[in-house]
Amino acid sequence: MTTIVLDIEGTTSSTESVHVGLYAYARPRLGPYLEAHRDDPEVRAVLAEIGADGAAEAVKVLHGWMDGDVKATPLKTLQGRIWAEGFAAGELTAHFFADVPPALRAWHAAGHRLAVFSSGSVSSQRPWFGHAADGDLSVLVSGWFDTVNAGPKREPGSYERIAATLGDPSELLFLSDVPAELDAAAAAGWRTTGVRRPGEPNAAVPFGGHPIVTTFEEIHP
Ligand SMILES: CSCCC(=O)C(=O)COP(=O)(O)O
Ligand SMILES: [Mg+2]
Repeated sequence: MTTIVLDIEGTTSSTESVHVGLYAYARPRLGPYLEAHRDDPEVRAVLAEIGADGAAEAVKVLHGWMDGDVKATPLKTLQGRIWAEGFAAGELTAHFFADVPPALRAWHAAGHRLAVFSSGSVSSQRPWFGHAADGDLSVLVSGWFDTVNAGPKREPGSYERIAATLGDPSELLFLSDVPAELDAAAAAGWRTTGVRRPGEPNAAVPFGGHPIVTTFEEIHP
């Protein structure tokens, strides 16, 4: 049995769906959200982590991170909370490449375990998988990891922490569109496969010695 650990943006789902769909939804809501939740301990902690002087300055920092697609944990925490509300209100939909839902269902049915490791917070991962166009994929997933509970995606230590939960690293297969993430997973003893999807930002980058696929149909765990 293999545990297949999934990156989201560029791997299960298009970068456009995250940036145009989710980022555009969060952007105008960050300021009002900070104002409305100014007494919430997690929001206060996020503001302290950003180190900005007040909500307006924090929003400038957050928008700058979004412009550069910086996967900063305070941003991901706030985005995740806003997106979770958007999904609950029926205002957001998730995108998965067409090959993904059938592959996840087949792997799960064959007895493989599925987990997610994304820079997007767990609070956004769950509704994203829960709102696939053809049904709830979250029921197939038994492990959810982000930069808070595992750590940065380009550091081997994060994959070691995940393996401490999921088990033998040689039975963990990480799928990602980012070579540096695959390098970190391999350094922690994981199996890896690079996902090079035509039209995605990393479609032409070198993947070093990692096996490469263009769709999940080519993966046989
Ligand atoms: C639905 S999860 C939100 C996606 C996101 O915010 C993100 O940064 C995805 O990055 P990934 O690590 O999955 O490439
Ligand atoms: Mg990615």
